[in-house]
Amino acid sequence: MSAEAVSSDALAGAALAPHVVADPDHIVVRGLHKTYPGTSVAALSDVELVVPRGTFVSLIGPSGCGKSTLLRAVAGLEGFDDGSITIFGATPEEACAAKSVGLVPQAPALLPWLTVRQNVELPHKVNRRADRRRAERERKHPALSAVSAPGASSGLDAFADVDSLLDMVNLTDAADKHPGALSGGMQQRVAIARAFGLRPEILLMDEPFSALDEFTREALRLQLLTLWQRMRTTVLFVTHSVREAVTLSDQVVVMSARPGQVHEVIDVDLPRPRGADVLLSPQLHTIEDRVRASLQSAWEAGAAPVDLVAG
Ligand SMILES: Nc1ncnc2c1ncn2[C@@H]1O[C@H](COP(=O)(O)OP(=O)(O)OP(=O)(O)O)[C@@H](O)[C@H]1O
Repeated sequence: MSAEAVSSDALAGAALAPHVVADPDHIVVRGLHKTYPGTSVAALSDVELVVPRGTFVSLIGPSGCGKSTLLRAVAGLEGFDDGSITIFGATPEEACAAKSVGLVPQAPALLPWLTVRQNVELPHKVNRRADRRRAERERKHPALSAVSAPGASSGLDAFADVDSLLDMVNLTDAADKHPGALSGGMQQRVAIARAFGLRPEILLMDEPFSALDEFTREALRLQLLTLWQRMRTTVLFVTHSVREAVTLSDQVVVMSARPGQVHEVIDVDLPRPRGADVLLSPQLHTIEDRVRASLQSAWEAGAAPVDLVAG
């Protein structure tokens, strides 16, 4: 999957089902079911989730509980069998078509022949060309304007310009280097700067730090916090790290497996910005313990061995 805003011209079938109420301020997932062909157990079953605009929400749970499937469904990249998803009142397909959805996958997927600066700038250049087509689509489908981020696509504002973005992720000195000359952590920072620079309305991050060592992860968490604090993009973040989920999030969604379901939603009631005082506070450790306990009961709930692939 690409790190750029998900692009799709697929508007076919974008109309909401009559029973779905468009909510302009939330991502709303209702009764989502998904069973992959050839499997006997649902990857997602009756998943309910409400994500308020401008919040940072982490999905955590045992391997195979459907975190990536849910993320891809929200991105409009994965179909589902039943239920509904609305993104600030629009369908995932509409949000994709409006380039309102950004994705940061595990691997940074940079273009090796471009410099760091050119990699971060590239989507803006591409989007400038797409803007005319997008304006035309929005005229035909007014619901799309409701999910377009202010300053989305080519509209760089005061702090979303490339220099500021590179500065926020500490890459100013590497701006003219090529990806091959960067460490894994630096490459992921380029991918994150590029994704935020597009000013998507929502950013979906699928274990973006999983390939990195703990020291680098810690540093990237702090940089992501700084970036998010300024951008306030709505983020759905998949992780296996309790520390990461609690440090970054307003809410941690604990999922259970077999079938994939939301087990518990835990509020992270910690002040922002999250400086050292917050990150070392006993309150943070208390919330981490709550998440760990919830993960344990989620694991026990889905622990029964089941053959996932029929036949
Ligand atoms: N393309 C596919 N075909 C068949 N089954 C699939 C497919 N993709 C995922 N699954 C199954 O769906 C379930 C959910 O997978 P998913 O990747 O969403 O889980 P996850 O929570 O993201 O896992 P992990 O933490 O290991 O990345 C798993 O049982 C997985 O085996």
